[in-house]
Amino acid sequence: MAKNSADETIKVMKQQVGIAAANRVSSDSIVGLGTGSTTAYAIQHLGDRLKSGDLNNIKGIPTSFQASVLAKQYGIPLTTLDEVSKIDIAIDGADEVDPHKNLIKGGGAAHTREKVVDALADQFIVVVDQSKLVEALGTTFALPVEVLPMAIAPVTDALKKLGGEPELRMGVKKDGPVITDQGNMILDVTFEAIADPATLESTINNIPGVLENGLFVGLADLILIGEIVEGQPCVREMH
Ligand SMILES: O=C[C@H](O)[C@H](O)[C@H](O)COP(=O)(O)O
Repeated sequence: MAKNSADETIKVMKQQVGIAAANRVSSDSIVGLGTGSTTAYAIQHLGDRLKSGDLNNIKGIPTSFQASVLAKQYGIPLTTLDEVSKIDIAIDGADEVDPHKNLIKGGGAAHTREKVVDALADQFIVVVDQSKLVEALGTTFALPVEVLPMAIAPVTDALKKLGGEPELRMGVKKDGPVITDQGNMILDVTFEAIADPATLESTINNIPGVLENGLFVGLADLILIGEIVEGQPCVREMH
């Protein structure tokens, strides 16, 4: 498939799942708004539903600066975790999804806030295109780890001792490292297939200086997968 046509196909799949997820949101609910190109379609469709009157009285909790900008652009009122004690539904993307619905997230460096919001939601829906499905986490995507800037050197050493190959994420159209919404840095850590995601998640988070890593284990309730079947875009559910 030519590159432009492949990009267009992925865009259509992302759009389909984003819309399907936004259609599952009910009026009078608090909605976690994830980060990334797939969730952006969900946020846009939530805004469309509010505008048309199909949906009323929702409030969003953004997981990033990007989500907050999009929510404002599409007319979704926002709130914070200081104002509300629970989240009804969260919609978020992922970089890898394994057959047990465990995830790697953080391709957009937003996984720390995403984990706070997604973990609090009564229902956490993940939106991905079919290219994100893997047999084992870590096989196609390096694991993002958010680190305090002053701890980059010791955390790098500790991650190497765990068998990883950490690389400082560098900015695009900006010299130097990516700085997260919280003012920290990201180490992208290549592991061979991750055999025990739950143990690795807590082991990494126990390294002093680590804020959060992108392993989301046992959090997702439903994965919506955008696929092309016989030339037609469709959405498959993984429960
Ligand atoms: O930090 C970013 C997030 O975890 C995203 O949800 C993830 O990277 C997937 O993004 P996209 O839908 O753009 O592939």
